[in-house]
Amino acid sequence: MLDIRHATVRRGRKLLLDDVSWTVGADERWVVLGPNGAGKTTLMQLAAAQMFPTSGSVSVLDETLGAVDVFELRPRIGFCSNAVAHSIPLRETALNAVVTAAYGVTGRWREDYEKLDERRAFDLLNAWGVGTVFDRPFSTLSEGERKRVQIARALMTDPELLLFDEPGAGLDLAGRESLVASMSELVAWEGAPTSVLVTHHLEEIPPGFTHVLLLRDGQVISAGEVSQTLTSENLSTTFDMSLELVERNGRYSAFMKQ
Ligand SMILES: Nc1ncnc2c1ncn2[C@@H]1O[C@H](COP(=O)(O)OP(=O)(O)OP(=O)(O)O)[C@@H](O)[C@H]1O
Repeated sequence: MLDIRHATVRRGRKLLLDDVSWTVGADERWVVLGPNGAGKTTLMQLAAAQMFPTSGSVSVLDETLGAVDVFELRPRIGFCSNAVAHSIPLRETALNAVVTAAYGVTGRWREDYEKLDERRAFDLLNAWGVGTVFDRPFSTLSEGERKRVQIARALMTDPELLLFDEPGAGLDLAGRESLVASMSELVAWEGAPTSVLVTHHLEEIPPGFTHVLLLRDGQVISAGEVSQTLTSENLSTTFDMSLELVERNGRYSAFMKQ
């Protein structure tokens, strides 16, 4: 689903990603963990075909960036990120924030949407518990409601690859727990798209995610199955602090070693 080889992203003198190689298989659900500025969002922009690497190669859904029309590729990728949310016009309704994904845009203009598209958008809002706010401007929604609308939007085109960039950011405890449960349910479904979740917080890893990529300073510290990769030692290296990993019923947390 994703095959990144020796990818480097450079802006001026800053190296945002430094020789990153990463392969994601169809049945895998990945968590990307790393401190602020590690390069997680940059990596998601490559995976979402929103950015090209400075060097190296990126293949998404068997298409190589640079050799494919990204406008045809992007609808096959569900991308839930702050950047997408910020581009939704202030007065656009929650329903339109979702339905416009069918056209790869964020604001409704003169496109003619099929009733079927609107029905699907409405059903997705309902499925994610925000059906009642369908006619409210996106900008007036609470952070938790916005996150759920964004996920509904990411699912609108029935994508083959789903990318969530910090969907739990800004949520209160109950909001986070309920989002984690919903995401766990989503990836447990047999026909679920391949999913990648970016987070800073181990508590936000939904049960059912199978692999972890740890990123620091634009470099991969470790990548592989959760059971082998998510360790106190790897976390300590990634976050540059002596950390102890705690696991309970498929959920994770970490604390500074006393
Ligand atoms: N256009 C740019 N020019 C220079 N530096 C940039 C540019 N875009 C991003 N950066 C820097 O690249 C680094 C990686 O950014 P990125 O947003 O990918 O990190 P992140 O891991 O998602 O961080 P966070 O967890 O804080 O969201 C950061 O230090 C950021 O300041």
